[in-house]
Amino acid sequence: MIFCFFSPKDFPKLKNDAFLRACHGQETNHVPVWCMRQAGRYLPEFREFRAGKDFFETCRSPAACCELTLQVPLRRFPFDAAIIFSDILVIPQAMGMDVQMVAGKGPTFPEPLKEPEDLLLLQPKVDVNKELGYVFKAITLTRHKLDGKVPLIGFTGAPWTLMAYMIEGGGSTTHSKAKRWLYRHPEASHKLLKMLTDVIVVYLLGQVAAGAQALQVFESHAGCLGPVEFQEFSLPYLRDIARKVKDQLKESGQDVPMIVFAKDGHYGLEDLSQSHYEVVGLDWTIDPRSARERTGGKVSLQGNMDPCALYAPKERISEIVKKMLEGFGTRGYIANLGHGLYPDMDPENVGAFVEAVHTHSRHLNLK
Ligand SMILES: O=C(O)CCc1c2[nH]c(c1CC(=O)O)Cc1[nH]c(c(CC(=O)O)c1CCC(=O)O)Cc1[nH]c(c(CC(=O)O)c1CCC(=O)O)Cc1[nH]c(c(CCC(=O)O)c1CC(=O)O)C2
Repeated sequence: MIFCFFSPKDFPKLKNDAFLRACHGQETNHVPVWCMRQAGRYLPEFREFRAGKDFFETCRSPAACCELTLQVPLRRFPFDAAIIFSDILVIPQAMGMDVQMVAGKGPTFPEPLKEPEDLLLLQPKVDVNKELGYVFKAITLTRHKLDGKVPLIGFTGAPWTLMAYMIEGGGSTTHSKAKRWLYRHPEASHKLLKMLTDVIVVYLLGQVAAGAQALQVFESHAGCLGPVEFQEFSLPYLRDIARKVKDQLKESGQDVPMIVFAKDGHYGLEDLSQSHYEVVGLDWTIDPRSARERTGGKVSLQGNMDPCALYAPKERISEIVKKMLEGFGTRGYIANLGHGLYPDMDPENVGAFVEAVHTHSRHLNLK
């Protein structure tokens, strides 16, 4: 098999370190940019490659993940980082749950968790290397194939977001089944969140050992929690993950920046900026200047153009980007959208977004 020839050693030298420098708040010539879901259905070559293949089968093929990850940064746009092609729902699968990607419906769990007793159905001790080794192989292969062009980001879902999927059994507008657990079964909720945290820590460390150069934690369902529930059921686990991953990495002398993205969690911005992450990712509901003020220069920021702004004409995209850059400033900043790209977006406008970030930030840096 193709990946057998690649080891997580002797990786090609990194040529563009703007993203990593920005994560650490260091100066860069231009503001680095990447997009959540940059390898995705908005690209005709992605749709062609994925046609007729099962989504999770694709995720389990290191060669396919490598191809999908590289299609974008290498061949289309001058993105400053690549993110490994995978999904947050590989963790519930590794814990023993069946998850299917149903066309037109999205992720579906045929047997979601219903009551606390169902926790007994989950694997009590997950062998992460065995269950998720395919992600590690994909990362190693992709890092080699990237040839040092840009850094490779690994990622995971955060405990609360994964818990919500495992109980809802799929997407939801209210998340009322999962929130019912928080109010009715707080102990079982903490038990599940702790189980997820333990797997996530080993999973992220495995991604770094395999070659990931930065890590993003997606708390995509922060928005359905209020500040009180966020403090109890999300934030402690986000902190735990960063602390444990960093402690382990420090022991082996490694420094890998971590990004926390709590979508719609603006009420938690101050806390998130003091949670051991180098970067806080923002959705588009936060004003750049107020995000800077509220995080007090403690972290780098990432985001946050409304993905729907990509429906605007290119000149308008350029204006929006310029304002966004002026608001955030060019230091300690990584440009991105406030959430992932939608399937009906025009790749040309994504190109215009990337170009606008590079051009305007170079000008602003000269001022
Ligand atoms: O309901 C939703 O909004 C998404 C649910 C959904 C997930 N995987 C999914 C789907 C179906 C779909 O996108 O249509 C299924 C999924 N995951 C992915 C794709 C590719 C695409 O969007 O076109 C797809 C579409 C399926 C297909 O190609 O057939 C890949 C994926 N998942 C993910 C990422 C990481 C990233 O966003 O950059 C990435 C991209 C990595 C890359 O660019 O290489 C992470 C992910 N998956 C998922 C979530 C939770 C989202 C939420 O619930 O708000 C999240 C985190 C997030 O986006 O906030 C779950």
